Amino acid sequence: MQLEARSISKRYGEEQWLFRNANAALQTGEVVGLLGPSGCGKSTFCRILAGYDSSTEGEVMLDGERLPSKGYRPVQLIFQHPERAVNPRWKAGAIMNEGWQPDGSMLESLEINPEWLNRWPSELSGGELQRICIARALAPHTRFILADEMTTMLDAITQARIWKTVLELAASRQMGLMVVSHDRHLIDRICTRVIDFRSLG
Ligand SMILES: Nc1ncnc2c1ncn2[C@@H]1O[C@H](COP(=O)(O)OP(=O)(O)OP(=O)(O)O)[C@@H](O)[C@H]1O
Repeated sequence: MQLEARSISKRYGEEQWLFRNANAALQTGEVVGLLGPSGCGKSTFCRILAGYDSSTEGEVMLDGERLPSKGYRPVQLIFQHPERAVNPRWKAGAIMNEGWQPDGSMLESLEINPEWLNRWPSELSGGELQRICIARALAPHTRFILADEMTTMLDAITQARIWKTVLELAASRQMGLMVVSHDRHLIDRICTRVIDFRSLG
């Protein structure tokens, strides 16, 4: 399966173009790093690829078709601010189980304490809530994960464990992964290909 950005351009309102004619293709089974300076538009590009934001020009195609507008999203975005990605009126368990029910071993490998599931998002730390969001995104129908500074808020040891779990699952299910990070060391260690965002246009 292929996720493709076809000549994507974005401009907010009447401001200058943020980027123009960005072309990129990500295959299932690939782990691709996306690098670029702060503010160049990487998060915006990911939101468009996942269907959370619209492009000003161009199209996102999943195996040649438009992204589905209803139902579970096959392209899941995990970004650095989990508190902005959840409904504050839902408890963590309801948030995590929105699309599927991760089993006990998945919770263990993501280091999720089952006690957290009965708490409100405001009663969890940023790193705890982020792991709930990661579990939510790993549903069996997910084909691509866009990880936008996904583990920035976790300590180094937890970060390494979470990446191990996500990478193993991505490999076993042949998901495609796009990793956005300023951590060049992380990108070099886990990615099979690296894209400089500024070279996409
Ligand atoms: N809703 C919005 N309205 C207007 N401008 C926006 C909006 N969202 C983002 N921007 C601007 O678009 C630019 C790109 O933001 P974006 O978050 O995509 O960059 P980024 O490359 O991911 O940055 P970073 O590496 O710092 O996370 C920034 O200058 C930001 O201020």
